[in-house]
Amino acid sequence: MGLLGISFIVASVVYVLVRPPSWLSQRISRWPFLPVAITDVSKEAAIVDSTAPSIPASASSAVQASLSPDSVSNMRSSDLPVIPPPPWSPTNGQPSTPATTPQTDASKSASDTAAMPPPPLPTIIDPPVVERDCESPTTPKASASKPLQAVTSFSLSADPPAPSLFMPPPPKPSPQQTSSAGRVPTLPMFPAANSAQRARGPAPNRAPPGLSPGGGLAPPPTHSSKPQKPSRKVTLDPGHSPLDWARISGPNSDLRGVEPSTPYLRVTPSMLKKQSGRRGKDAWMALNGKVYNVTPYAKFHPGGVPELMRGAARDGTRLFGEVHPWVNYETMLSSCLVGLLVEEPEGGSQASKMDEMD
Ligand code: HEM
Repeated sequence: MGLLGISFIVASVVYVLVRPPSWLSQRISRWPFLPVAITDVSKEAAIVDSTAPSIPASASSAVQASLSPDSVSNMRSSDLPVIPPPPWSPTNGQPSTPATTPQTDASKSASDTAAMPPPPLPTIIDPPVVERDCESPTTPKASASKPLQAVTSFSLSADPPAPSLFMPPPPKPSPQQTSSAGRVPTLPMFPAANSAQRARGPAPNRAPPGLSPGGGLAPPPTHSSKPQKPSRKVTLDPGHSPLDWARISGPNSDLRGVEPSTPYLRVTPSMLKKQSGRRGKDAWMALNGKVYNVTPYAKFHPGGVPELMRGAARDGTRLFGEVHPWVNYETMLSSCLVGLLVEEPEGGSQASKMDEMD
């Protein structure tokens, strides 16, 4: 244990002597009994390279003594030595460290250069070319490779391009080909001229070519459309429009022309024949077995009163159907319904004949 303590003290002393702190070196430099003051620079030079020529201790101590704080404080600016900047100094023009003199600086540089030669320049080694087929445990790195085939280049110069390895350009068309290329290509006829489609003739719903400007796509003529006829509608008096008739012939109105208490009549043909609209009597019309009093509707009939009276005092079913079978007469004449058309009784016709004789 004691030996360890002694060795630690010896090591500390040796360290202080080898690397004395700045305050200690200054004090040591002022000691008169020390012939040689060890400076940091000389020490470092000695440590770096013992074979390098060392600076004389006396000169170093003289320089150090001349630059001690006390001596520096007593000196004037003219007394200070002029220190040129070193040629290799990166801070050219900047004041250098005042702890060195030109002699010590030059010697230090020489000793440093001798002690530590400049490191060798790094050599650039090309990365190994990774083969595609090799099985590497790591991810293969991409590497630049020379193209196997020449890459075509385009230039605007008039010089003809270099021959390429790719497909040669197509040959220039001959004058004959040029003249035929200008024509519009023709497609084969469809259907073929000798096909069964053409043998059957044009489609039945297509007009023959030339008759229809739309290319034969016009719809075929149909027989269900209403034939074009000149309109026979008349100008109705004011207040006699279809809407006016709808308003006055509502479900609660009674336009039969008989007593309201009268039930629906059984109208025989002889009875119907007497209701012609003349002699002060209403005009009755039989339509599909029902007898209507059409006198109230006459001035509302779009075809006019005379046209309507063509079916008065008779069965007008066929006539009505010939003119306008689409008209909903049952709804329009519901308030005008008198009764049902029935056949003549057996003795009724003879009685009526006797009445005529009277
Ligand atoms: C049976 C005797 C009748 C004859 C001869 C007759 C005749 C006509 C005629 C010629 C027209 C004009 C058609 C046109 O050119 O547009 C017409 C229109 C009309 N008739 Fe009659 N008519 C008769 C009975 C009736 C009856 C009983 C009603 C109804 C209750 C009626 C209701 C109409 C209507 C609503 C129109 C207008 C049709 C439309 O706008 O398309 N007709 N009629």
